[in-house]
Amino acid sequence: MPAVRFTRRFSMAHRLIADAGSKCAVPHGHNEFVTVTLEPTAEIDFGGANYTASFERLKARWHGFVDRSLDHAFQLNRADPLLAWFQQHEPHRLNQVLTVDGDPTTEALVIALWRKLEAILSAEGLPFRLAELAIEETPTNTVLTRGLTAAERTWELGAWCDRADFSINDLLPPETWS
Ligand SMILES: Nc1nc2c(c(=O)[nH]1)N=C([C@H](O)[C@H](O)COP(=O)(O)OP(=O)(O)OP(=O)(O)O)CN2
Repeated sequence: MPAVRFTRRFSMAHRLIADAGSKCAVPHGHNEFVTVTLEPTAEIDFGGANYTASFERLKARWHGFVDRSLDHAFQLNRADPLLAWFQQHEPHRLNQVLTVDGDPTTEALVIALWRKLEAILSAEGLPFRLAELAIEETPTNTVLTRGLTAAERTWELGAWCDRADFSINDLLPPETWS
């Protein structure tokens, strides 16, 4: 069955602190692209609309999440001391701080976004399965996956990534998630 593929652009900043000597330990940003490939699990409406779901319906919540939550978010290791700085001095910006267990590498984000999009597909009742998710971090670096291992699925990366809402961390109360 024909698959569909969507790309969305977002800007982000992060820093990687596990290797203290890395140039990436200093906050820096990228303009990234996230591309997802969705395969229908139901036939198209032959002779009618001739699709399983419209592009608009398929993209609405996912691209809403990318635009509202991912774009211009600062991605941090949840053990990063910069997080305490934001909590103390600029708590009103915590909705723009994405946190993960360990460093916010592109690999971690690919796994987190796979889980988020699966949650969205399920919550929206969309008859599609996620076949591939790729993040182009820079014009020369792309990370992608075509599925998650059991360890990647159960990794306590952040409860936010298994919810079909707009949250990107587990620091804020439920009333801010939608
Ligand atoms: N496995 C990973 N390694 C690195 C990641 C990552 O997400 N996963 N991220 C970074 C940094 O974000 C860094 O900004 C990108 O590093 P680099 O490849 O050096 O980027 P360049 O644009 O300079 O790449 P060139 O192709 O050499 O121009 C580091 N490592």
